[in-house]
Amino acid sequence: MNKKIIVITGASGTGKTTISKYLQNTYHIPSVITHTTRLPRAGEKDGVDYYFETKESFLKNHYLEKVEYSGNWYGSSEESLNKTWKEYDSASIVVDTKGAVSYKKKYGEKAVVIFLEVDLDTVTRRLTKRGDEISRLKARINSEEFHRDLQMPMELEGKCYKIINNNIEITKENVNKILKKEKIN
Ligand SMILES: Nc1ncnc2c1ncn2[C@@H]1O[C@H](COP(=O)(O)OP(=O)(O)OP(=O)(O)O)[C@@H](O)[C@H]1O
Ligand SMILES: Nc1nc2c(ncn2[C@@H]2O[C@H](COP(=O)(O)O)[C@@H](O)[C@H]2O)c(=O)[nH]1
Repeated sequence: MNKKIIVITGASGTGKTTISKYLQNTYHIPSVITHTTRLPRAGEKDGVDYYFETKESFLKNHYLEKVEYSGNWYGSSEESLNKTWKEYDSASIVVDTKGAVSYKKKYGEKAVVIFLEVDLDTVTRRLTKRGDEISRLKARINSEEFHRDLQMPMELEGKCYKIINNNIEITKENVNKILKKEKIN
């Protein structure tokens, strides 16, 4: 079977979730829900945006990969992806760049990685406008992970698509082209 996982990566606020929702709404490509110990943002729902966990419950699950990002844990499981692949040929997942490297290593050609790039000032403005709690936002913007993810990791060079997400309509057109090239949908 020609199963694909579209791995959407890049720094916080570069538009990963926006693109995964576009894939869901336009192409009916579901997003694999991941687990986190961070608190829900306004409007986020357990089992829809994330499986929200305590530190104790997070540690009880089995993960394909897990990372610490700006003071919280995040992880994704092989079981969730396999469950989605039983029903659909393609799925998407939103992860940091460390997670994206793990998916590329594990799934090779099956993993279509899209790295979203936005400059620091623009991404800071977008996160502020999104309404993230100001002290958490400051900590995130100062975190090592956030700055690391502004650049494509060396391990993904030549192995992933890069989209500069300045204009959402142009970004969507670029996503359409990638899906066509990869024969997804
Ligand atoms: N091209 C764009 N132009 C302007 N605003 C955008 C664009 N793309 C996304 N946004 C907005 O930027 C904010 C951050 O986008 P989104 O939540 O999708 O980012 P993310 O990468 O998933 O962030 P995080 O990793 O923190 O969850 C949202 O308010 C979204 O509507
Ligand atoms: N490697 C993984 N990264 C993940 C996972 N789930 C989410 N993420 C990434 O974490 C940061 C922060 O997310 P936020 O929702 O608090 O803004 C962001 O880059 C996500 O893409 C995961 O399971 N593994």
